[in-house]
Amino acid sequence: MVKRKVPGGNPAWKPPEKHTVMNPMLERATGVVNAKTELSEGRLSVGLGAVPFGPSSVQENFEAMTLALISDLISMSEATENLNRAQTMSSMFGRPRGANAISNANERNHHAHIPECNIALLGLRGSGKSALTVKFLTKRFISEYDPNLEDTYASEEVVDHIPVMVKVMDTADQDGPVACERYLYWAHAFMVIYSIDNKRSFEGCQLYLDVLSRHIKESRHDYPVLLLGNKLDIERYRQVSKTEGLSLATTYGCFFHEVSACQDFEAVQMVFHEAVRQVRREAEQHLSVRPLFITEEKAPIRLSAATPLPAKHSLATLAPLSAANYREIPSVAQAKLVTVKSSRAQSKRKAPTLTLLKGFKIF
Ligand SMILES: Nc1nc2c(ncn2[C@@H]2O[C@H](COP(=O)(O)OP(=O)(O)OP(=O)(O)O)[C@@H](O)[C@H]2O)c(=O)[nH]1
Repeated sequence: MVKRKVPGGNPAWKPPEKHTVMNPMLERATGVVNAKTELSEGRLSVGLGAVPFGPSSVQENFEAMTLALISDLISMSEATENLNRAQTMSSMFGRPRGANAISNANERNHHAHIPECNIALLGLRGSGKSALTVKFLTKRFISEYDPNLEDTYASEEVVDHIPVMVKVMDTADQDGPVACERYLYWAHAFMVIYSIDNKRSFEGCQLYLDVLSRHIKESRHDYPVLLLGNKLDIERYRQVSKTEGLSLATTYGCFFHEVSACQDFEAVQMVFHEAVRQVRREAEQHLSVRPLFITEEKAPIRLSAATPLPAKHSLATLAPLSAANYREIPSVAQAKLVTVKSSRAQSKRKAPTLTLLKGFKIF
């Protein structure tokens, strides 16, 4: 049972018919593309225009991640333009404006529009979801935790020289997948975790993979899924062989890694960054086959028949155009997002914002 109440967990919860743009970054990225289109067509006006937005912020975020590349270029020209405008104004009023004020504003602007990548960690209790989350966020291993705490955390990362706000939902299902909508409609990528010393936790993964495969099929979007065998440090108690892990991953067409939350930080970081890369790849593929700004129909999730995940790198298919069946993304606002400064944040990393965990003892 999930401790915090989320919309997906409430059977009476019904999605509103329509939602508007929830993501200012997307709004801006969309505007950028419009502006680009208009410019390429020889028109000078720049604006958002009447852009039909799709039903899914997840979908939008995918597009936005790719569009962010274009956005960065525009940001640079905007920065120059702002600087020029500020210089013009300061000479008009005879009062020089500090360059810092401009660069701070640009920095704030940059942070507000950094692309997001939402990753949901799934798995039976005790598989190490919280430990992996904490390791990724703080480089530390925890041994005490609140097993009922379900929260979402964020860390600004740089993956392949491109900044990204990685948001991690550390789920807290008691015994298998329950009320899955809260993460299905939120995440861009999923990590399904088992403990290599616990056969039952491995069997539990299949339940999650079944849910994900149905979601992927119904949403017609190939969300990346990573199967992770955790607790590699206690190899001597291993109950699940690497071959078994690999075989399950192959069956469901997902990625596979073995890690340890209490060993190398780099290995844990690598799998999170890999998830970001996969999300970017999917976004690129999706954009290449799907016209921008077309709404997709989304079928509601049915948790019945099991279907394997589609093979990786298959091309996403187009949804037919129709009166959109808008669904509001179950908000993660119910989960607490706590932003603090940590030692990692104060290190030499360029982007120091780190949202840290509540309810954990960190040693
Ligand atoms: N040896 C070892 N222990 C680990 C590792 N990861 C987690 N643990 C321990 O396994 C136990 C469960 O870890 P959690 O991170 O709380 O597991 P969880 O999947 O979040 O479990 P719930 O919070 O109950 O959903 C804790 O005692 C951790 O200290 C690991 O890589 N190696």
